[in-house]
This record gives sequence, structure tokens and C-alpha cells, in this order.
Amino acid sequence: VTLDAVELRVLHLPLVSPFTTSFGTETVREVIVVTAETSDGRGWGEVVTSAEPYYSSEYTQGAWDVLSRFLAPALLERRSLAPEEVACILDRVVGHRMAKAGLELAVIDAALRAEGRSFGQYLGAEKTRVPSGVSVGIQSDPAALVDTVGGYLDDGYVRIKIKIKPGRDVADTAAVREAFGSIPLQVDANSAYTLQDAGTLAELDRFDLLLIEQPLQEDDLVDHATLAKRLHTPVCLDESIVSDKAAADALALGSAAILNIKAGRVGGYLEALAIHDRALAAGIPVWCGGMLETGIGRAANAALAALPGFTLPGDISASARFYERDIVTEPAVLEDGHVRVPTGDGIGVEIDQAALEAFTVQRERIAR
Ligand SMILES: O=C(O)CCC(=O)N[C@@H](C(=O)O)c1ccccc1
Repeated sequence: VTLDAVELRVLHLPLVSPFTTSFGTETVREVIVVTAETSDGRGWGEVVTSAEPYYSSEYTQGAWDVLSRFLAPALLERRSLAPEEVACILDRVVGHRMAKAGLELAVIDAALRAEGRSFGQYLGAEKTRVPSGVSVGIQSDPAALVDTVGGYLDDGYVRIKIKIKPGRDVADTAAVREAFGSIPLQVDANSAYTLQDAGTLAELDRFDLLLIEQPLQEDDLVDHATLAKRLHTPVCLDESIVSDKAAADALALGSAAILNIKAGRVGGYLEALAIHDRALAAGIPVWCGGMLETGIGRAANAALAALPGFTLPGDISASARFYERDIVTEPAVLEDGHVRVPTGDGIGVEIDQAALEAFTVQRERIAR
């Protein structure tokens, strides 16, 4: 494609309910939508940063700055480029993986729409729908957690993930097990523990969990391997897996038995595909993580989750789990516990321009 301009928009999307994790509470999702304007038409991508750098070092205004001053200009300098070249062209910039991922998806989407090819077909998707897991934030107390989980089970979600942190872990997990029996259940600590908490984490072994996600810090690959030897519950990594190289190191060290793959966290869907292929070859199950995506990222994630190595339900919930109004004309819906893989050209969703305008709080167009 020949890239003529890149448009950046910061959106503020109100969440239907506060979302609390071990690093804080979000009530409004601040996200960047990237539009690639090419000679063959437009494509869309999404930067999955939060307003604050609490999940990782990236945050929305930082992503905005690096996209505006470095990443978009680097692509615009090229007369024409193939989507597969984007990561390499942006490699000069260190880090800023979520920003890079959003820009890469917009270019891929534009190229595929022009070719009349779906993102699922491009990645090698093998399913037409994917099982939908739901991520449940930390609630006011275990009883409230049970109520919230009950609601999502009634909606049909096939897997429950609850957030935990020190003091809100064993009792909460016990309450969910007590109320709902042997439903597929996993916990996500978002790095809230240290090796000293191994005893507490070992208490979770009695709940027959699918996995415990990211108990320690992002750069604790060796400590996660040490912890894994003391737990029966499989350790899954999220924040630590920032690239295919990090995935290789984590598997070599025994830091993780399962991987959560998020295209934004690793720098793009092509890097995510490489990690999928590596895990598949190693017999390591993977699942698709979520970053409260709008319909743009949600559609792309559904295609990614349809690859053969994604054998565990991902955090691909219905759009309505987070948003009253999405920015695509066909928000993801839950049908019999599954979300459809879009079959249209590119990521297979159309932008609801009115909604996009309504939620836009900042906009910039960077032309060649
Ligand atoms: O279903 C979703 O989109 C949210 C899944 C989820 O829990 N995301 C968590 C995470 O740690 O994975 C998150 C929330 C906010 C910001 C970053 C990450």
C-alpha cells in the first residue's frame, strides 16, 4: 500500500461498570483509534494503552506522542510498504509496542480491505466462532463477586477469570467455587505478589484452577520458574510476554506452562502469530487476552483466537460487557457462549462514524 496519512484519535468510552484490578479502577476507557489512509482506501487499528502506566510502561498520552512524532512519520517516509514490513520499519523506536501494534493493524486492515481478504484468512484462522471467557474485576466483597459471576454465567460465558490481590484471593476463590462448583475458573494477579507469597498462592491449589495468571512482576522470569515448582496450578504469563523472544525465554526457563497472547502487548498481530506458532510447536496452550478493546480490537482478537493453538477460552467477551455503545456498527455479541469471527474484508467490522465522533476527545492527522 501507499500510505498517504495517519489519523490518530483519543476516545473516552464510559464503562458500564467500574473495572478494578490489582493496579487500580477504570470507569472510562481512554483508547487511541488509528486510521491508515492509503491509495487503496482506509484501515483501522487500536492502541490498547490505558490512561495510566500501571499495567505496563505504556500509557495513552505517551503512545500519542510516540505515534505522532516518531512512528507515523517513519511509515509516511516510505513511498509504499507491505504490512509485513511495518514492524521492521518501526524497529528503530525502542519499545512502545502497543502504539506500534495499533499502527500495524491499521495498515494490515487497509491492505486486506483493498485485497478483499479477511483478517482471519490472513492469519490462518480455523474456526468461525471462538469460546468466550469473561474477566471479572475485584468486587467489594466475596458475596458481591459471587453475584457478579452468577450474572456472567447466566449470560453464557464459558470461562470465568477473577482478579485477585493480597487479601482478596483465597476467600474470593473459595466463594466462587462454593457457589458454582467446578466451572472453568482461573485467577489473574496482575503482578500483585512476590515469591514470599508462595504459601498463600499454594492455598489456591485446592480450587482446581485452570491457571494462575502473572502472579509476579513483568521481569520476574526466573522467579516465576521458581514459584511454578511450588504450585500445582499451572502458571500463565501475561505482562512478562512482551515479544516472541520473551516467550522463547519464558518457555526455556519453565516460567510458564500457559501463555496469554495479546497482540497490543507484544507489538502487533504478526508478533502474536509468531508466539502462537512457537507455543503450538512446543505443545504449550495459549489463549487470547483482552485489553477492554473496542469493536476494532475485539474483531481482530476473535480472528487471532481462531488459530489452532488457542485451545483455552480467551478474554473475548461481548462488547456490552464493557460498553453501552461501541464504535463499530456490529459490536461483538455472545451467542451460546461464543463470539463470531468476522468474515468481512480486513478486520471485518465497519466504523460507526457518529459514535467515533461522539467519543473523540483528541484528534490529529499526520500526512506525508
Ligand atoms: O476482557 C477484557 O478485555 C479485559 C480482560 C482483562 O482482565 N484485562 C486486564 C488484564 O490484566 O488482562 C487489563 C485490564 C486493564 C488494563 C490492562 C489489562
